[in-house]
Amino acid sequence: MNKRVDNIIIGFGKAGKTLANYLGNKGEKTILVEKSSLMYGGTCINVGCIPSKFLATSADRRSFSGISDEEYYKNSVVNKKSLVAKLNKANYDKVAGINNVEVIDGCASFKDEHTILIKTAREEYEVYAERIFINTGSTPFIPDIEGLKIKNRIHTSESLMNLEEFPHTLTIFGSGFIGLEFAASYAKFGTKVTIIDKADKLLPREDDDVANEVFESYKALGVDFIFNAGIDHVEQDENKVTISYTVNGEKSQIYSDALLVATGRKANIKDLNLANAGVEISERGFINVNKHLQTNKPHIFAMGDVNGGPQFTYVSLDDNRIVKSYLEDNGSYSKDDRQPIAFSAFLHPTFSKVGLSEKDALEKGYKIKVATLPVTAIPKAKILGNQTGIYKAVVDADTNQILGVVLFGEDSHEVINIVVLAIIMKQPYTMLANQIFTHPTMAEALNDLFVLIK
Ligand SMILES: Cc1cc2nc3c(=O)[nH]c(=O)nc-3n(C[C@H](O)[C@H](O)[C@H](O)COP(=O)(O)OP(=O)(O)OC[C@H]3O[C@@H](n4cnc5c(N)ncnc54)[C@H](O)[C@@H]3O)c2cc1C
Ligand SMILES: NC(=O)c1ccc[n+]([C@@H]2O[C@H](COP(=O)([O-])OP(=O)(O)OC[C@H]3O[C@@H](n4cnc5c(N)ncnc54)[C@H](O)[C@@H]3O)[C@@H](O)[C@H]2O)c1
Repeated sequence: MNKRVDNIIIGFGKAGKTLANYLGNKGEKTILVEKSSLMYGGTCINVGCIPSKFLATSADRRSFSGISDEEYYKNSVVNKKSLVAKLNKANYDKVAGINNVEVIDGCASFKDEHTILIKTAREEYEVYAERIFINTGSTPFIPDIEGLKIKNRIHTSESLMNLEEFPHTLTIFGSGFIGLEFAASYAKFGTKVTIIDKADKLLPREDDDVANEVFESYKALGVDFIFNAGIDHVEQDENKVTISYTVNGEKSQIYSDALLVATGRKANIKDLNLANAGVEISERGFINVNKHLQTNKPHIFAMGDVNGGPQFTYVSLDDNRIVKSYLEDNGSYSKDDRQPIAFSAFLHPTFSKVGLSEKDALEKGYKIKVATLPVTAIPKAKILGNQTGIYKAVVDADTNQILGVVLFGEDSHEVINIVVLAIIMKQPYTMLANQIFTHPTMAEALNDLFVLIK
């Protein structure tokens, strides 16, 4: 069977499924190919944001339950699986129900720059498309370490979230966002967590005062850290994983029930045969795109994690806006017009940031004013029962514009969006210093933070 369509979207990520809706409703014949029925809706729904935050929330509520750690954890994983199954089906139904859009279960690869080979469980066939949109996401990067194979007791974030047997001890390779989010969740479930990283300290890109606050918060949660570590080899048997590592020339071993590998994510281009279409990739292995997210082949676009931008669901969603703008009005909205992108990592407590840190601002040559506020000073934090954290603001001393803000504190994932709005509206910091906030809220502390700017 050989077919001809207007568009093929490869991968059921956030950008792809949103774009399918636009293209289909415009009357263009569109195929969306997804290689795994367990991934309708993409990483976020099935193996990323939603399940990890479901487990994090469940872990936060651990102390309200009288059942054992083992039973509580298993129930959380079972409930997570049930939520994911519902969201997966809802995502499929939504996209499969769009006029002119066909969802195909299959793995896509390029035969040439207009022809896609689709391999399903039963057959393999070619489809010719005028335009092709690559939205294949990213997958865990597994370092080349002797014995490090993802199976049984050695996990990626995806397989760990399906493990129903409670790990009493967990070692995590990597103290990035995935490592830290999972460390907090499992520590709250009652697991003894140890994080091993090759870096010499936690969050090396952040200012020291902020990174230290995160470090102390995790220590208080009972998480241990081993920095400057070279991992020599990993072994597993029926009962445990053994990790052999070296720090400053000294060899040691650590044993645990499970190991999570959270050492970054790489572009998911393995099956695509990009070379057949002549599509170029960067040295880091991500697909090169221009400001409209076109590859070096103008009719082939790459959206989401696979194009090497920040790895967040809302960035993938915004990539869809950029491509839609190109198709609709010649690209009046492009990557160059993007607002500042904030992020929230669901650490213990939530870590949210927009713009520059103090050291980044100084490196870029800004004359700056800086203020920090401990979360202990915030009444709402006392009510919430977690006074850990710090708010920090960096302001341009010449213009009074906000250059960057870090909020490490409860509910910061909501509060940071207020700061983003002030930056987009190009308001001076004094607006947040003087805004009338409701009380008692974590947001009202923006008054106290910005009033400290002198
Ligand atoms: C544990 C974890 C927690 C996270 N938490 C957050 C969070 O809280 N907030 C946030 O914003 N982001 C979070 N992220 C990041 C976020 O999930 C990703 O940035 C986002 O999902 C990427 O979406 P995408 O559109 O690039 O593609 P994806 O959603 O990754 O979709 C790509 C799809 O393409 C399919 N595919 C791949 N190759 C082929 C092929 N050859 N043929 C057919 N189909 C193919 C894959 O099966 C997959 O379904 C998290 C990620 C992880 C792993
Ligand atoms: N809340 C969120 O939005 C959220 C949550 C989780 C993940 N994500 C996305 O997923 C991406 C990937 O997260 P991640 O934590 O896997 O990657 P990361 O790049 O943030 O961190 C990887 C860590 O692993 C360490 N590392 C690398 N190789 C190592 C080795 N051989 N031995 C020991 N340590 C090693 C690095 O030093 C680093 O600290 C993030 O950048 C983020 O965009 C987002």
